[in-house]
Amino acid sequence: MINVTPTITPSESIDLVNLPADKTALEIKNLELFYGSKQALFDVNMKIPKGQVTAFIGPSGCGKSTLLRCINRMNDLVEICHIKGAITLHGQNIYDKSVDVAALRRRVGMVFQRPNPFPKSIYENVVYGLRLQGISDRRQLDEAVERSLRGAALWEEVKDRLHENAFGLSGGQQQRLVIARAIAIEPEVLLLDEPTSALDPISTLTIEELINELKSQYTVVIVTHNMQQAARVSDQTAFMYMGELIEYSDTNTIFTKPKMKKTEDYITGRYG
Ligand SMILES: Nc1ncnc2c1ncn2[C@@H]1O[C@H](COP(=O)(O)OP(=O)(O)OP(=O)(O)O)[C@@H](O)[C@H]1O
Repeated sequence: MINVTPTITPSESIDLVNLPADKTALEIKNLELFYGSKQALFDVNMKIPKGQVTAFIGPSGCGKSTLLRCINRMNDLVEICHIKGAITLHGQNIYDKSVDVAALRRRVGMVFQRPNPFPKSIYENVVYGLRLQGISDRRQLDEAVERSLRGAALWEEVKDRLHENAFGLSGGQQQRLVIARAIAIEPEVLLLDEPTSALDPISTLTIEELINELKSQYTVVIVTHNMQQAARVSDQTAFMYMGELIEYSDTNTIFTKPKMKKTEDYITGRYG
């Protein structure tokens, strides 16, 4: 087994199969996904607990990002993609015809691998989503900027340069700014797609500590290539292989006593 030294105290083990509705943020039911005729996800079923960090791990091409993108319907943007099954967010099927996808994406924020601030000031980056909602009251925006930057552990570093261009920030600061932009509109769920893969080790550690703080307010789902990172930051871990969810359990169990041979082979570095 790999040497796991969590910097973060994991939550106690919970029964993910019988998770009660009031503790469930997301439920993925019989999810199948196709890119044209190629099937990329096979009958995925899982409940993602509220207020915790859930990691998706597995070798390259196993479908981690595809599954993550299903949670805020980013795959709608891929023309050849079609989906069967359901995902419920706090009980509501997000694939229901009545769902407003823009409203869904306000409830489910997303942060990508490479920091992608807009070519605007730090301040305007944070309030971007609020302005889209028609909010222009200066005091309300100022409050949101401070709250979000504090929430993203960036306030102290930028409070005296809020009106400077965001491109002047380091990569790690830019990624925290993007997280601030995502949390400014107070989503229920935050999706992080390899959020530290373009960052140096110190910035990575800062983001990992931030993820631990974010879960007090948000449900966090993270895709990571880095097993140590999954072990450090997540409460639950889902191991995927060739489009199937092979094993899903509390992180400690996955990394120290996995039930499935494929999981064990992966975490001990036999493939991936
Ligand atoms: N837009 C797309 N069009 C066609 N096929 C796609 C598309 N996006 C992903 N795929 C395919 O779906 C499968 C799963 O890809 P996905 O990116 O979800 O895997 P991953 O586990 O996140 O991989 P990685 O760790 O390398 O990012 C792969 O075979 C990939 O080639």
